[in-house]
Amino acid sequence: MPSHRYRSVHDRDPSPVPDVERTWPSRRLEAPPLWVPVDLRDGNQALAEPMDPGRKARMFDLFVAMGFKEIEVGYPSASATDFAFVRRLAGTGVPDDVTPVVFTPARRDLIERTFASIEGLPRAVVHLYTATGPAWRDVVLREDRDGVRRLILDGAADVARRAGPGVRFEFSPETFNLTEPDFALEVCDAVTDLWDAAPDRPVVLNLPATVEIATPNVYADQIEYMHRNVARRDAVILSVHPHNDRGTGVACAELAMLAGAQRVEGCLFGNGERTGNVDLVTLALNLHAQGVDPCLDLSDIDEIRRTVEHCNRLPVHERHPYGGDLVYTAFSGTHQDAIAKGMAHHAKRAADLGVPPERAPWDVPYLPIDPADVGRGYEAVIRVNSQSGKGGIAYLLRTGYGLDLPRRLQIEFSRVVQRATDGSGEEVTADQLWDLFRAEYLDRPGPVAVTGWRTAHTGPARHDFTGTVTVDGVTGEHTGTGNGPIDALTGALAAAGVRVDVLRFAEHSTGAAASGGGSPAVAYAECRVDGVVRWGAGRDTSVLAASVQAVLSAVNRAKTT
Ligand SMILES: CC(=O)SCCNC(=O)CCNC(=O)[C@H](O)C(C)(C)COP(=O)(O)OP(=O)(O)OC[C@H]1O[C@@H](n2cnc3c(N)ncnc32)[C@H](O)[C@@H]1OP(=O)(O)O
Ligand SMILES: CC(C)C(=O)C(=O)O
Repeated sequence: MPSHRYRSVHDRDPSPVPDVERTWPSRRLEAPPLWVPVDLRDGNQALAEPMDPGRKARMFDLFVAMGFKEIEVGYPSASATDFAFVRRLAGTGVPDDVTPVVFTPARRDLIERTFASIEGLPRAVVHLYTATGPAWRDVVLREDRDGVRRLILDGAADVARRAGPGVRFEFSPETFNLTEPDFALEVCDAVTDLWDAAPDRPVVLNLPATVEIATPNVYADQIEYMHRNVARRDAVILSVHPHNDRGTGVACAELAMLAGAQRVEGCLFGNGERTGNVDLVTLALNLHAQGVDPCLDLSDIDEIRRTVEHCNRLPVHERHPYGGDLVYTAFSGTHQDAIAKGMAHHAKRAADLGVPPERAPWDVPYLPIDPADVGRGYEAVIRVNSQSGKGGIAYLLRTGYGLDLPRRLQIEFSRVVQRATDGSGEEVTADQLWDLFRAEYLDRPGPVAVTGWRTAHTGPARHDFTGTVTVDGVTGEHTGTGNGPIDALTGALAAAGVRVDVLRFAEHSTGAAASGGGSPAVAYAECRVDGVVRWGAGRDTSVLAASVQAVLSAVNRAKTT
């Protein structure tokens, strides 16, 4: 790799890395920032097919429903669609607690157009931007520092001149993270001075990592430098706008909040230029997972995702934090085992505390948040394939079919499942597991059958079992006696020539989880049959019938596998 072509941000001249006595590493996040979705502007400008008015409106409505209070609605001077959308908002009105933000470069004609778009809106933020980094100054704008400062201040003056009541101001030194700290400070202070920022009419200073070029600690230092040194600090809302070129946009935003940022601009699920803007969903749910209310409604994440996918015409990846299809799913055996145990422990703890499970403290291994918090069910938390173990298989049969397999049966059945999945290499659903279980244990044909049976309680701890027993095609009526009906059944089988020891036995009701009418019981029996040990299972509305079937299932499996 020709890595020698690139320089560490620390070696750049001029350097964008400030000298700051940092305090952010020892802080913690305790409150959400002011969130500002920029999907309708920064996200939109990164789409092959920018949103039409219908998709824009749908996304705006989603933001309002989620509880965003400041929403960047477009770049009105960029296109007729963006302009028309802002006019439409001015016509229909926006909720009283929502402020639209419009974006403009520092060019008089485009500023004029921007103000024309917001006429009639009771509130708006006009967001002015100009790049300040050395390469942009030299190559793109072809101005020195003074020239760029002049460009910015001319634009800021145009904005101030046009602004009526209800208009607040935002300034972004685009490429802030590449700009010399003293120059960033100089232009920001000049702008807040020109706009006469005051605590009752604060100015947003938005400090973008336009192209992410350094580890997140560098960005945090840059933000802390501004936080500590910017003039009129109490009249400034310090905002960040991280992109994600290095894949650390979320980390940059979080460290920047520790360093003094009060406001975060980003996009839902991280759409945006190149590798995207910082993902607001991840940021908000990261706070939630640390016990901090993000003050956004993310309780139906799939609906949010569907809307975002529809508006952007881009899919959200299956592994996307919090919102991807697979992010609450474990395929691997030991994870499944831990989740199954954790879920059982969670249910018990909720019961002990006397609260519903969704209100009990969450501590389930491998699931950083309760999927129910974002409207996900528990069906998908465990999915079974060749990487899975007994725990996951047992979990699916328990949650899907009410079966509570004894541990040793779980081990035995998981081998059956492994054989099936190793053969196909494919996932096995709960329904397919149930079919496998039925075929292996419940509907198992074999050489031994007992029909027309009856039991009698003939004395204290004494039971008789009588039935027509068929073994390898030979049929006869046999009776056995024992201390219970199952013990008596083994006596009848012995009389027919089949020696059976019941080693372990368990039974339970399947409750409402079972399909069909009634509430069938399931019985499990581990038996030694002529020296071969196998499990069997039976299912019937009668506990005794289920028990007899379980023993016969073990017998037939022992004789055929
Ligand atoms: C980091 C960001 O996301 S910034 C936002 C980027 N978003 C967009 O560009 C989407 C919308 N943009 C557009 O529709 C168009 O670019 C317009 C309407 C704004 C301008 O269009 P045009 O006049 O055709 O200019 P063009 O698109 O080529 O932009 C380049 C010009 O803008 C200048 N420019 C760039 N940024 C700024 C700025 N913040 N303020 C003033 N001028 C700027 C460049 O120096 C260049 O000027 P030059 O032609 O004299 O060399
Ligand atoms: C100008 C700002 C807000 C921006 O979009 C960026 O730098 O990415």
